[in-house]
Amino acid sequence: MSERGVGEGLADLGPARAGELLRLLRTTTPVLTSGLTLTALLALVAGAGRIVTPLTVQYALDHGLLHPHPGTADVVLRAVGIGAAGTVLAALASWWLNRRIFRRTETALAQLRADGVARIHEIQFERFGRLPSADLVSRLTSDLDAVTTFVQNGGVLLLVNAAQMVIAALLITAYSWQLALPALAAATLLLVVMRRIQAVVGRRFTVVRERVSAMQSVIGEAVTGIGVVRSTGTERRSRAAMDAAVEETAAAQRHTLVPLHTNTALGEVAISFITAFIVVAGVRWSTDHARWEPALHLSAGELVAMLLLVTFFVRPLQQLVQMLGEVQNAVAGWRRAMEVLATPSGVVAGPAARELPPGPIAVDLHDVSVAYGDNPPALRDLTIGIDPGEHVAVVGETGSGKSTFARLLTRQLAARQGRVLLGGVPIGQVSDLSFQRRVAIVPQDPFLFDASIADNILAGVRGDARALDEIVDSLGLRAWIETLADGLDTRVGVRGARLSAGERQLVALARTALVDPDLLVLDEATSGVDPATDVRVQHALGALTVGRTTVSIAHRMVTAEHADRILVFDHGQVVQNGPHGELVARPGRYAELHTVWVGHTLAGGPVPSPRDESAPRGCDERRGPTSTVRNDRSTP
Ligand SMILES: Nc1ncnc2c1ncn2[C@@H]1O[C@H](COP(=O)(O)OP(=O)(O)OP(=O)(O)O)[C@@H](O)[C@H]1O
Repeated sequence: MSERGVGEGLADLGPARAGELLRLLRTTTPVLTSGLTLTALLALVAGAGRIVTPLTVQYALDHGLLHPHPGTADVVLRAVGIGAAGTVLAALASWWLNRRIFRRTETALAQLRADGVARIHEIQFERFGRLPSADLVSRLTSDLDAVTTFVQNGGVLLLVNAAQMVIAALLITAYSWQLALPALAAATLLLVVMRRIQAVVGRRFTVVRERVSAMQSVIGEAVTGIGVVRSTGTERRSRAAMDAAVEETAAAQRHTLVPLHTNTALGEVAISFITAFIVVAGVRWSTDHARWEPALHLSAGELVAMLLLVTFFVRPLQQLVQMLGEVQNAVAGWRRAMEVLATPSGVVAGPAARELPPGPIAVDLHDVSVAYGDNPPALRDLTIGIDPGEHVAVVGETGSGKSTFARLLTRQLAARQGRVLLGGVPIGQVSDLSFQRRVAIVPQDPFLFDASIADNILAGVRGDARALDEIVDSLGLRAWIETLADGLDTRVGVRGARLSAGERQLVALARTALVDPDLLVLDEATSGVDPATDVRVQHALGALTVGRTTVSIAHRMVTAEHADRILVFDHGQVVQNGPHGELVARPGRYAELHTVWVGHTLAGGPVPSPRDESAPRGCDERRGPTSTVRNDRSTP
């Protein structure tokens, strides 16, 4: 198993050998591989039961019908009885096998889907950020559907037919090795060639599955982005992207046709040869033959049985040839789902994992740099200390690294260089459980489940109705809740679409309050908050920050003013560090931002960037941190 490039993030099972894939199959879906002996036995019985018919025909012909005698009726009756019993046995075994494999496959697929979702939740945030979510969804839905389709369309029969083919080959050999040899040689040659073609088909179906996933992604974007598409009049662009994705998928499907048709053509040639050879040579060598030809001493019954056995041998071969596409499609789908499970879990647990110390959490960064992929660092050489219980606001213009800093503290990104300590513990060593309970982020636009407000607040914690009421009251949300038709039972819609951005933040704040974290990272909403909701958000925020270390990504002056200390970010570095009163009185980036903010508040317009031409210019825009500003709490 290998890792794909930086852009991919998932394990790559493309180059994995069959042995490794089988081991994965055994460990991830034991239900599929357990009880293989019974499965094989059922396949054998089903295959053998069918093959009884040619044998009974031979018996009836040789011992009765072709040489009539007083016991002929009994012979025929016996043959019919055995033949019927074999057929019924084959039908029963086949039914049992079908049911068994179908149920097991569905159980295995359900397990794969559940484990896949669980693994997605465990994948490191950083790795996860590189994965298109539509691709992950299709790996656990349509890709695995290809396996169901294969099983429904006769995948099980393939197993019975394989057993039937082997038994038929053995019987043909037993009747006449001279006839069996060329026929088996042709079948073997076909299987060898098919194996080669199968590798090509497999690769091409992997591309098909990738294209299908990309197409779903484009369609998903066109549907979820309908508001933007309509308001910006970009329907044509959206449709062009969709047309391109559909065409690429169709092209990938077409690409599989050449090897598939080659395979079918070769299969037909080989199968026709085997059938014709056994029929013609069998009849000729048993009756009238040239001197150089082998003389077969087959009875009339044996000859008829041979001719019937040929059909039992070539029919499964034919099915195998025809099903190559579906087999490969199913394998490609299964492999893509397995890649999710084969991706390492990012969960920190076990004896090496450490707990955060009790109480508000101190944050210490030493020489930390962070980068996205191969891009230049988004944060550079940061050395910052935040005391337990301190409220620090982070300000800076767009792209200065504020959100990256928030992601770093909440383990959504890892440092490329330097050390990040929470409560003195290296952040990477903090157990997931401790992290979930003690560190929380309230993002700008929080994700809400399509459920009630109460369910959303209680998500992830075992809180009861009393705790919920306490939280609502302590954050001052009661008056707002009472304005809603169904109060706490009001459904919020998909991703909270029925609430305003500010209201979504209120729900997220209540959810976070219930978790009761000791390090709180708040990414303030930049827009969409009406004045009344804003007052509620500010009130709830004020209540929430008490007694915890808080880092607020501040987009508004008022948030920065309320903090104990302000970190001013510029080009991924902290260029100023101190309380509001001190920084605003000093020329520098913060004073610039403040002037712009105040101007905006008075004008009531959108906040211009300090880099705008209209913005006041108090210092060199491109300059890095000045020598007088150290990113250290000891020197604000
Ligand atoms: N997922 C990402 N992949 C690559 N580069 C990114 C990613 N996210 C942010 N960046 C880059 O990192 C730098 C810092 O971005 P960041 O989002 O931290 O800035 P910010 O100060 O939070 O901006 P804003 O105020 O607009 O939210 C920018 O140059 C940005 O383009």
